[in-house]
Amino acid sequence: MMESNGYQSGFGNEFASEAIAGVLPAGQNSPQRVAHGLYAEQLSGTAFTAPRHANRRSWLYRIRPAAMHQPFEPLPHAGFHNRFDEAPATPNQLRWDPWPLPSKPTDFVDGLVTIAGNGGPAEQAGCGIHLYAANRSMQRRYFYNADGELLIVPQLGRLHIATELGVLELKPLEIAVIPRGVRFRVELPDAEARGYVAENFGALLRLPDLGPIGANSMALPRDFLAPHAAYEDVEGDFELIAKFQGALWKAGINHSPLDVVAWHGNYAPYKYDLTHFNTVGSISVDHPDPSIFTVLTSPSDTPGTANVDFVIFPPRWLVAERTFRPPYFHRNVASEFMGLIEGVYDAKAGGFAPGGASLHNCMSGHGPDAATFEKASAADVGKPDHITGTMAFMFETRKVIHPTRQALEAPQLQHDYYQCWQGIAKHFDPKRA
Ligand SMILES: O=C(O)Cc1cc(O)ccc1O
Ligand SMILES: [Fe+2]
Repeated sequence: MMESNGYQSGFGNEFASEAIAGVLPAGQNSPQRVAHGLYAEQLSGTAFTAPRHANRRSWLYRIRPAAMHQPFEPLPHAGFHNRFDEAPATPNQLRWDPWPLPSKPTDFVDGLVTIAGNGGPAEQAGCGIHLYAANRSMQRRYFYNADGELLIVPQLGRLHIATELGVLELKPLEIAVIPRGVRFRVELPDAEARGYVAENFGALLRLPDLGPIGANSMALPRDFLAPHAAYEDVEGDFELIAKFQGALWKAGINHSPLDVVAWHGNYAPYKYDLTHFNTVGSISVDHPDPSIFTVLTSPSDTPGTANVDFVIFPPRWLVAERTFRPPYFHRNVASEFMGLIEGVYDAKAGGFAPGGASLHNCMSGHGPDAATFEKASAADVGKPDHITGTMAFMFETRKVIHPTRQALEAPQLQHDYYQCWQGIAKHFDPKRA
């Protein structure tokens, strides 16, 4: 397996990693006695009988089986849930200022707040859209999500994510995916951390097909990095938190569940550096549809119609001639939730700040604000334009995205967002060329 700075490289590869050499059994998965008195355990991320190309599972060789913990009991959490029916979904364009950083000690799980979503874990379709804002490491507690995989998009501060399968170090402009079921603890190397999370209830995220683009470009499989095995052999008084059917549960556990000494398989956490994205765009006329910026996609049962796409708007050259270069005015059958990691988004002159968010639901008209339209209409498109220092992204879903009550009632909601299009001038003149 190719190594890359302490990670194993490749998207969905059959990885193999040992923190102690010789633990992985040869020629079988479940020997009568595993080396060093470890337990063998399978973690299945797809149905046992999923077609081979889509089948994902890993074998874990661990100090104690995952079954060993006290009974779960409900753990109340006011902000993090999957109640997407609390408020009517709105056709209004919505935008939020950045979420505030916490003033009280708050870890990654405490600091999750659900902004919007669709579908749910019972349906096994749709996604939850959450923000996190934290100022301390998870202490003596571990978390797993039985409802879906978590796509984590840091906007501020680094995350040290210790998982059953090893450690992912993450910083803004990188993303991580923690598979459904994988137990982990988030530590904060910096004083504060903030970012976005998509909780995918549907088919596992995968690389999009490339079609006529060919065998390369967009996100390259070898840029996806999985951790090496790393284990904790620690006993004590710990808490295991599960997210199960939209709610949190907690159980006592007398040891660290991050006790996997070796593992092999293709179901593992991974990270990806968004600055590696090989952006493809127009070198003739007109702004292409943003599907060319898709990093990962969760397909639905309808070909070409994603459950959720993760799309980025990275730095790039704009060279298209005799054309309006920024994102066009449009209405979309899909629904678009956007966030901004850094810089300025090229469709908006102001109001969309790093750490903020916007939501444009099915068929709601949107596009450049008035200032952006006027500037781009008068721009010299005979020369290239370099878009730098920016990274916006979109969670685009086939189902309407329902904002939660707490998102609609938050002081961050910009009640005047619609105003950014009210200054659009009427230029129509039948006599004008
Ligand atoms: O609405 C948005 O800003 C996202 C978007 C960007 C783009 O370049 C084309 C279409 C689209 O929905
Ligand atoms: Fe859009």
